[in-house]
Amino acid sequence: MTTKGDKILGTPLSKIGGKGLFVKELEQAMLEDRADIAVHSMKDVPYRFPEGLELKVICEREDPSDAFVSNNYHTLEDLPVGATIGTSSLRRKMQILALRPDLHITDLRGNVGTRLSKLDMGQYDAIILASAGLIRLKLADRIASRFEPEQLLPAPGQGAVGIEARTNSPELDQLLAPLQDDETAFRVKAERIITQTLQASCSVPIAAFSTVNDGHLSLRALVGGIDNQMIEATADGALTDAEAIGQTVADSLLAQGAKEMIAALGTDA
Ligand SMILES: NCc1[nH]cc(CCC(=O)O)c1CC(=O)O
Repeated sequence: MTTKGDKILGTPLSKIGGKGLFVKELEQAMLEDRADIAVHSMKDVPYRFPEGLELKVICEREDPSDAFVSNNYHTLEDLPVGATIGTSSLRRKMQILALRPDLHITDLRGNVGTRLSKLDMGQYDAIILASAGLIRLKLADRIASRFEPEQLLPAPGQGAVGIEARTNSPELDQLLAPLQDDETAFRVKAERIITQTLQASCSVPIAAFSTVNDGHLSLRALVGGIDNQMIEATADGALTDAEAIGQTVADSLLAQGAKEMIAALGTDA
Protein backbone atom coordinates (compact mmCIF):
# COMPACT_ATOMS: atom_id res chain seq x y z
CA MET A 1 0.00 0.00 0.00
CA THR A 2 1.05 3.56 -0.60
CA THR A 3 -0.25 5.70 2.23
CA LYS A 4 -1.13 9.39 2.11
CA GLY A 5 1.79 9.87 4.46
CA ASP A 6 4.14 8.52 1.76
CA LYS A 7 2.78 10.97 -0.79
CA ILE A 8 3.20 14.09 1.27
CA LEU A 9 6.68 13.37 2.56
CA GLY A 10 8.58 16.60 2.79
CA THR A 11 5.81 18.29 4.74
CA PRO A 12 6.80 18.43 8.40
CA LEU A 13 5.28 15.40 10.09
CA SER A 14 3.90 17.53 12.90
CA LYS A 15 1.73 19.36 10.32
CA ILE A 16 0.14 16.21 8.94
CA GLY A 17 -0.71 14.51 12.20
CA GLY A 18 2.59 12.86 13.09
CA LYS A 19 4.01 9.47 12.24
CA GLY A 20 0.78 7.89 13.45
CA LEU A 21 -0.80 8.89 10.14
CA PHE A 22 1.03 6.15 8.24
CA VAL A 23 -0.05 3.59 10.79
CA LYS A 24 -3.68 4.72 10.82
CA GLU A 25 -4.22 4.17 7.12
CA LEU A 26 -2.86 0.64 7.31
CA GLU A 27 -5.04 -0.02 10.36
CA GLN A 28 -8.13 1.14 8.50
CA ALA A 29 -7.30 -1.30 5.71
CA MET A 30 -7.03 -4.20 8.16
CA LEU A 31 -10.27 -3.30 9.89
CA GLU A 32 -12.00 -3.27 6.49
CA ASP A 33 -10.43 -6.59 5.49
CA ARG A 34 -8.44 -5.02 2.66
CA ALA A 35 -5.22 -6.11 4.39
CA ASP A 36 -4.33 -8.88 6.83
CA ILE A 37 -1.15 -7.66 8.45
CA ALA A 38 0.81 -4.45 8.81
CA VAL A 39 4.58 -4.51 9.24
CA HIS A 40 5.86 -1.57 11.27
CA SER A 41 9.12 -0.19 12.56
CA MET A 42 8.39 -0.35 16.28
CA LYS A 43 9.98 3.08 16.61
CA ASP A 44 7.04 4.61 14.75
CA VAL A 45 4.13 2.67 16.24
CA PRO A 46 1.91 4.51 18.72
CA TYR A 47 1.70 2.60 22.01
CA ARG A 48 -2.07 2.15 21.86
CA PHE A 49 -3.74 -0.05 19.27
CA PRO A 50 -7.29 0.51 18.09
CA GLU A 51 -10.12 -1.80 19.11
CA GLY A 52 -9.98 -4.97 17.00
CA LEU A 53 -6.26 -4.84 16.25
CA GLU A 54 -3.22 -5.93 18.21
CA LEU A 55 0.50 -6.41 17.96
CA LYS A 56 1.09 -10.08 17.17
CA VAL A 57 4.84 -10.54 17.05
CA ILE A 58 8.09 -8.63 17.30
CA CYS A 59 10.84 -9.94 15.07
CA GLU A 60 14.53 -10.27 15.83
CA ARG A 61 16.13 -6.87 16.19
CA GLU A 62 18.38 -5.41 13.51
CA ASP A 63 21.27 -3.14 14.53
CA PRO A 64 19.56 -0.61 16.87
CA SER A 65 22.26 2.06 16.58
CA ASP A 66 22.21 5.46 14.95
CA ALA A 67 24.60 5.92 12.05
CA PHE A 68 26.93 8.79 11.30
CA VAL A 69 26.66 9.29 7.55
CA SER A 70 29.12 11.55 5.77
CA ASN A 71 31.15 11.65 2.57
CA ASN A 72 34.06 13.49 4.16
CA TYR A 73 34.31 12.55 7.81
CA HIS A 74 34.47 9.26 9.66
CA THR A 75 33.06 10.20 13.07
CA LEU A 76 31.36 13.05 14.91
CA GLU A 77 34.71 13.89 16.55
CA ASP A 78 36.30 14.41 13.12
CA LEU A 79 33.91 17.22 12.18
CA PRO A 80 35.45 20.70 12.13
CA VAL A 81 34.15 23.31 14.57
CA GLY A 82 30.81 24.74 13.44
CA ALA A 83 30.07 21.97 10.93
CA THR A 84 26.48 21.36 9.82
CA ILE A 85 24.56 18.21 10.73
CA GLY A 86 21.24 17.27 9.18
CA THR A 87 18.54 15.68 11.34
CA SER A 88 15.01 16.59 12.32
CA SER A 89 14.99 14.27 15.30
CA LEU A 90 14.97 16.16 18.60
CA ARG A 91 16.34 13.03 20.27
CA ARG A 92 19.37 13.05 17.99
CA LYS A 93 19.73 16.82 18.18
CA MET A 94 19.86 17.01 21.98
CA GLN A 95 22.43 14.26 22.28
CA ILE A 96 24.62 15.53 19.44
CA LEU A 97 24.67 19.00 20.98
CA ALA A 98 25.60 17.52 24.35
CA LEU A 99 28.64 15.95 22.68
CA ARG A 100 29.44 18.82 20.31
CA PRO A 101 27.81 22.12 21.32
CA ASP A 102 29.60 23.89 18.46
CA LEU A 103 27.76 22.08 15.68
CA HIS A 104 24.88 23.51 13.67
CA ILE A 105 21.90 21.19 13.47
CA THR A 106 19.54 21.82 10.58
CA ASP A 107 16.30 20.14 9.49
CA LEU A 108 16.42 17.13 7.21
CA ARG A 109 13.27 15.32 6.11
CA GLY A 110 12.10 12.89 3.50
CA ASN A 111 12.68 9.21 3.03
CA VAL A 112 16.15 7.72 3.35
CA GLY A 113 16.94 8.20 -0.37
CA THR A 114 15.97 11.88 -0.25
CA ARG A 115 18.03 12.43 2.87
CA LEU A 116 21.10 10.81 1.33
CA SER A 117 20.81 12.87 -1.86
CA LYS A 118 20.58 16.07 0.20
CA LEU A 119 23.81 15.02 1.91
CA ASP A 120 25.41 14.26 -1.45
CA MET A 121 24.42 17.69 -2.79
CA GLY A 122 26.59 19.18 -0.07
CA GLN A 123 23.92 20.74 2.13
CA TYR A 124 25.32 19.05 5.23
CA ASP A 125 28.71 17.87 6.45
CA ALA A 126 27.02 14.80 7.93
CA ILE A 127 23.57 13.41 8.63
CA ILE A 128 22.31 10.94 11.22
CA LEU A 129 20.11 8.00 10.24
CA ALA A 130 19.08 4.75 11.89
CA SER A 131 21.58 2.02 10.95
CA ALA A 132 18.70 -0.47 10.62
CA GLY A 133 16.99 1.53 7.89
CA LEU A 134 20.19 1.75 5.87
CA ILE A 135 20.98 -1.93 6.35
CA ARG A 136 17.48 -2.98 5.26
CA LEU A 137 17.72 -0.84 2.14
CA LYS A 138 21.14 -2.41 1.33
CA LEU A 139 22.77 0.95 1.92
CA ALA A 140 25.00 -0.11 4.81
CA ASP A 141 28.03 1.11 2.84
CA ARG A 142 26.81 4.66 3.46
CA ILE A 143 27.43 4.23 7.21
CA ALA A 144 30.66 6.06 8.04
CA SER A 145 30.49 4.91 11.67
CA ARG A 146 27.97 3.77 14.23
CA PHE A 147 27.29 5.61 17.45
CA GLU A 148 27.69 3.71 20.69
CA PRO A 149 24.55 3.86 22.86
CA GLU A 150 26.60 5.81 25.44
CA GLN A 151 27.05 8.59 22.86
CA LEU A 152 23.70 8.54 21.15
CA LEU A 153 20.99 6.52 22.87
CA PRO A 154 18.52 5.07 20.34
CA ALA A 155 14.76 5.63 20.24
CA PRO A 156 12.44 3.14 21.95
CA GLY A 157 12.08 0.12 19.65
CA GLN A 158 14.64 1.33 17.12
CA GLY A 159 15.72 -1.44 14.74
CA ALA A 160 12.84 -3.75 15.64
CA VAL A 161 9.99 -4.68 13.32
CA GLY A 162 6.56 -5.63 14.66
CA ILE A 163 3.53 -7.11 12.97
CA GLU A 164 0.00 -5.90 13.71
CA ALA A 165 -3.16 -7.77 12.74
CA ARG A 166 -6.78 -8.29 13.70
CA THR A 167 -7.58 -9.82 17.07
CA ASN A 168 -9.41 -13.18 16.93
CA SER A 169 -7.42 -14.46 13.98
CA PRO A 170 -6.09 -17.83 15.23
CA GLU A 171 -4.96 -19.02 11.80
CA LEU A 172 -2.96 -15.90 11.20
CA ASP A 173 -1.53 -16.06 14.73
CA GLN A 174 -0.21 -19.51 13.98
CA LEU A 175 1.43 -18.35 10.76
CA LEU A 176 3.07 -15.39 12.47
CA ALA A 177 4.21 -17.13 15.66
CA PRO A 178 7.57 -18.40 14.27
CA LEU A 179 8.59 -14.79 13.59
CA GLN A 180 8.47 -13.84 17.27
CA ASP A 181 11.80 -13.11 18.97
CA ASP A 182 11.20 -13.15 22.71
CA GLU A 183 14.35 -11.29 23.72
CA THR A 184 13.61 -8.43 21.30
CA ALA A 185 9.99 -8.38 22.46
CA PHE A 186 11.01 -7.98 26.11
CA ARG A 187 13.51 -5.25 25.23
CA VAL A 188 11.03 -3.31 23.12
CA LYS A 189 8.39 -3.72 25.83
CA ALA A 190 10.70 -2.17 28.44
CA GLU A 191 11.67 0.70 26.13
CA ARG A 192 8.13 1.51 25.06
CA ILE A 193 6.87 1.73 28.65
CA ILE A 194 8.79 5.02 28.83
CA THR A 195 6.90 6.74 25.99
CA GLN A 196 3.67 5.20 27.20
CA THR A 197 4.03 6.35 30.80
CA LEU A 198 5.17 9.83 29.80
CA GLN A 199 2.42 9.89 27.15
CA ALA A 200 4.93 11.37 24.79
CA SER A 201 4.38 11.93 21.10
CA CYS A 202 7.16 11.58 18.54
CA SER A 203 7.88 15.30 18.78
CA VAL A 204 9.27 14.88 22.29
CA PRO A 205 12.99 14.09 22.61
CA ILE A 206 13.03 10.70 24.32
CA ALA A 207 15.60 7.96 24.07
CA ALA A 208 15.27 4.51 25.64
CA PHE A 209 17.49 1.55 25.00
CA SER A 210 17.97 -1.80 26.69
CA THR A 211 20.61 -4.48 26.48
CA VAL A 212 20.46 -8.10 27.57
CA ASN A 213 23.23 -10.10 29.12
CA ASP A 214 22.65 -13.65 30.33
CA GLY A 215 18.94 -13.17 30.92
CA HIS A 216 19.53 -9.83 32.63
CA LEU A 217 18.04 -6.67 31.12
CA SER A 218 19.51 -3.17 31.60
CA LEU A 219 17.50 -0.14 30.53
CA ARG A 220 18.56 3.48 30.17
CA ALA A 221 16.34 6.37 29.14
CA LEU A 222 16.78 10.09 28.50
CA VAL A 223 14.30 12.95 28.23
CA GLY A 224 15.24 16.35 26.85
CA GLY A 225 13.75 19.72 27.69
CA ILE A 226 14.28 23.35 26.80
CA ASP A 227 17.79 24.88 26.82
CA ASN A 228 19.38 21.48 26.26
CA GLN A 229 18.30 20.28 29.70
CA MET A 230 18.45 16.47 29.86
CA ILE A 231 17.48 13.97 32.54
CA GLU A 232 18.23 10.26 32.63
CA ALA A 233 17.35 7.12 34.53
CA THR A 234 18.47 3.50 34.53
CA ALA A 235 17.25 0.22 35.99
CA ASP A 236 17.94 -3.45 35.52
CA GLY A 237 16.64 -6.88 36.43
CA ALA A 238 15.51 -10.19 35.00
CA LEU A 239 14.63 -10.12 31.28
CA THR A 240 11.15 -11.42 32.05
CA ASP A 241 10.57 -8.42 34.35
CA ALA A 242 10.98 -6.06 31.39
CA GLU A 243 7.73 -4.27 32.07
CA ALA A 244 8.55 -3.57 35.73
CA ILE A 245 12.05 -2.38 34.78
CA GLY A 246 10.52 -0.02 32.24
CA GLN A 247 8.12 1.26 34.89
CA THR A 248 10.93 1.88 37.37
CA VAL A 249 12.81 3.98 34.82
CA ALA A 250 9.65 5.83 33.80
CA ASP A 251 8.78 6.58 37.43
CA SER A 252 12.26 7.90 38.05
CA LEU A 253 11.95 10.22 35.04
CA LEU A 254 8.57 11.40 36.32
CA ALA A 255 10.06 12.07 39.74
CA GLN A 256 12.73 14.19 38.05
CA GLY A 257 10.06 16.31 36.39
CA ALA A 258 9.80 14.70 32.94
CA LYS A 259 6.12 15.64 32.52
CA GLU A 260 6.82 19.30 33.29
CA MET A 261 9.82 19.31 30.92
CA ILE A 262 7.69 17.89 28.12
CA ALA A 263 4.91 20.41 28.78
CA ALA A 264 7.44 23.25 28.71
CA LEU A 265 8.55 22.16 25.23
CA GLY A 266 5.14 23.25 24.03
CA THR A 267 4.82 20.48 21.45
CA ASP A 268 1.74 18.37 20.88
CA ALA A 269 2.65 15.84 23.56
N1 LIG B 1 12.13 8.03 11.73
C1 LIG B 1 11.73 7.19 10.67
C2 LIG B 1 12.27 5.81 10.81
N2 LIG B 1 11.56 4.85 11.40
C3 LIG B 1 12.31 3.68 11.40
C4 LIG B 1 13.52 3.97 10.79
C5 LIG B 1 14.63 3.04 10.60
C6 LIG B 1 14.45 1.63 10.99
C7 LIG B 1 14.27 1.37 12.44
O1 LIG B 1 14.70 2.17 13.31
O2 LIG B 1 13.70 0.33 12.76
C8 LIG B 1 13.50 5.32 10.39
C9 LIG B 1 14.56 6.04 9.67
C10 LIG B 1 15.56 6.75 10.53
O3 LIG B 1 15.26 7.10 11.68
O4 LIG B 1 16.67 6.98 10.06
